[in-house]
Amino acid sequence: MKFELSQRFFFEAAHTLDRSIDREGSLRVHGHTYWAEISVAGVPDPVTGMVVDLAYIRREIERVRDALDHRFLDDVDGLGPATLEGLCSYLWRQFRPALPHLSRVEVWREASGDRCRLTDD
Ligand SMILES: Nc1nc2c(c(=O)[nH]1)N=C([C@H](O)[C@H](O)COP(=O)(O)OP(=O)(O)OP(=O)(O)O)CN2
Ligand SMILES: [Zn+2]
Repeated sequence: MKFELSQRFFFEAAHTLDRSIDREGSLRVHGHTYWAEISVAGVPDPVTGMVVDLAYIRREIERVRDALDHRFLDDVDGLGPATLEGLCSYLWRQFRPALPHLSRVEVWREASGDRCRLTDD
């Protein structure tokens, strides 16, 4: 049996985006509230009863959130184009070294209903 643990957080950030449709508005600096959820999957350790202590996940979230919250995403090192896809990849790379059980990263914008999910399969 496999268990999946998740934690959710949000950040407010600005960006621009060069795209082939609705280009003008996207090229202007604008902001979004982004929600993100990261998940780890595995089998609980028989001694601790945990796949991973949620406090480790919380600690990593604080670190990564600090790099994104109230930032201009175009300037964030290692992010590239600040799309939902780009943010999922970025979060995966940021969390994976400390959370080897990482199984899923989701980023979405509640206001518009846009969502992207990255999994390890
Ligand atoms: N595949 C993707 N497509 C788009 C992404 C994305 O992350 N992945 N992101 C955007 C934008 O960031 C954009 O601001 C949203 O644009 P749009 O859908 O055109 O929505 P509106 O400009 O009408 O409203 P917002 O207030 O900007 O949400 C576009 N495409
Ligand atoms: Zn946008």
